[in-house]
Amino acid sequence: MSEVKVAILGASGYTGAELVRMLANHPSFRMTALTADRKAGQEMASVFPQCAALDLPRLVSIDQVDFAGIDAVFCALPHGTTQEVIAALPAHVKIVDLSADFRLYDLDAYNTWYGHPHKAPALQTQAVYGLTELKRAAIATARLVANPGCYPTSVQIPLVPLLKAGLIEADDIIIDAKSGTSGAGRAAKENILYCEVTEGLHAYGIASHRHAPEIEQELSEAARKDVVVSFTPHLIPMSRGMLSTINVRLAAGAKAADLRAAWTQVYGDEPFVKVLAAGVAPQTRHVRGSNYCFINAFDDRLPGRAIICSVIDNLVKGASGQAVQNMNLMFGLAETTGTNQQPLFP
Ligand SMILES: NC(=O)C1=CN([C@@H]2O[C@H](COP(=O)(O)OP(=O)(O)OC[C@H]3O[C@@H](n4cnc5c(N)ncnc54)[C@H](OP(=O)(O)O)[C@@H]3O)[C@@H](O)[C@H]2O)C=CC1
Ligand SMILES: CC(=O)N[C@@H](CCC(=O)OP(=O)(O)O)C(=O)O
Repeated sequence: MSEVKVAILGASGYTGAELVRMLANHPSFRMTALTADRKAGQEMASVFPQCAALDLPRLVSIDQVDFAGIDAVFCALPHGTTQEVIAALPAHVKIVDLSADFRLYDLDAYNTWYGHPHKAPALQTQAVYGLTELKRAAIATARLVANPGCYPTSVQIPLVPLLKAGLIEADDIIIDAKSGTSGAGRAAKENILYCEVTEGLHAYGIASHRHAPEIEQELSEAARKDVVVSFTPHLIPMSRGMLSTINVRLAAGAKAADLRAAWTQVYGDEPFVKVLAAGVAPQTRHVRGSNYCFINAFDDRLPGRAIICSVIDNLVKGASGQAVQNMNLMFGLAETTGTNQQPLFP
C-alpha cells in the first residue's frame, strides 16, 4: 500500500516512545509529525537518546502540525486533554486515542469517574472501543478508536470469552492487578519517585479506580447483564509489566480445563494471545517489550472456583502495541506489521 503519513501526539511520553520504537520498523507508516508540550522544539534524540540512530522529525507543539498532510494520528496525551484536540482534526484523519477520553460510552459515567463533562459528546458516539481481538470488525471500519486501558486489556482478554460462554459467574469476579510504574507516565509525580516505589508494594485506587467502569462496561456487554467487579490495582517496583490475578466462581460443573479449552477455541489462531501450557504461571518477564498477552487458569482449592493469571507489557499490549495493531487493522494491514517484536528476556 502507499505510505501512510502518521502523527504521534505526545511523542515525548512513555507510550509515545513505544510508538516510535514500533513504527521505526513499520513498512507503511511513516512518522511525519511528532508533538510534545513542554519539550516542543527539542530533537527526539535529546529527549530519548535511544532514538539517536533514527531519522525523526523534531518535536513540535500540536498547533504547528499541518494535519492536511497527515493520514493517521496516534494520540498519546494525558486523559482529559484529548477530546478537544481530536474534535479539531480534519475528517480524513484516522485516529487511535491511547487515553481514556473516548472509552466510556455513557457520558454520565464519564462525568462521574473523570470529574468533568465530556468535551466532544458527538464524537464519542463514533468511537469504537479498541480491544483488537474482541472488536476486530468494528475497529476495521472505525475512524476513531479508543484504545483500551492497560488494566482493562489484561482483564478483558481472559474474561470476555468466559462470560460469553457462560463458564464463569458474572457476580463474583475479584481482580488483583499489579502494574509497573511506567503505567503512570513520564511526567514527574511524587507517588512514582524512586523512594516511593522501590523495595515496597502497595495498592491504590482501592474500590475507586477509574478502570473499574471501563472493565464493567465491556464485561457487561459480554455477560449481557450488569457486571460489577472487585478491582484492586497495585504499584510494583519495576518499570514495565502488568499481572492481573483474577479469582472467579465457576459455572456449575466447570473446571479450569474448560476455561483453557474455551480460550484455545477463541484465541487459538491469534498472534498475540497465548494460552500457556497447563500449570504454567504467566510471568511479566516473558512478555516484556512484546505485544503478547499470556493467560492461564488454575483450579482453586476452594470448590467451584478458579484462579486466572494474565500478563501483558503495559506499554505494549496495554498501550502502544495494541494501538499500532488497531491502526494496522484500520488501514487493511496485517495486525502483526511492526508489532511482532519478541519479548526482551532476560
Ligand atoms: N503508560 C502506560 O502504561 C499507559 C498509558 N496510557 C495512556 O496513554 C496516554 C499517554 O501516556 P504516557 O505516555 O504514559 O504519558 P506521559 O506523561 O509519559 O506523556 C504525555 C505526553 O503528552 C504531552 N502532553 C502533556 N500534557 C499535554 C497537553 N496539555 N497538551 C499537549 N501535550 C501534552 C507530553 O509532552 P511533554 O513531555 O512535552 O510534557 C508527553 O509527550 C495517557 O492518556 C495514558 O493514560 C494508556 C495505557 C497504558
Ligand atoms: C501505574 C499507573 O498509575 N497506572 C495508571 C493506568 C495506566 C492507563 O492505562 O491509563 P489510562 O486509562 O489513562 O490510559 C493508573 O492507575 O491511572
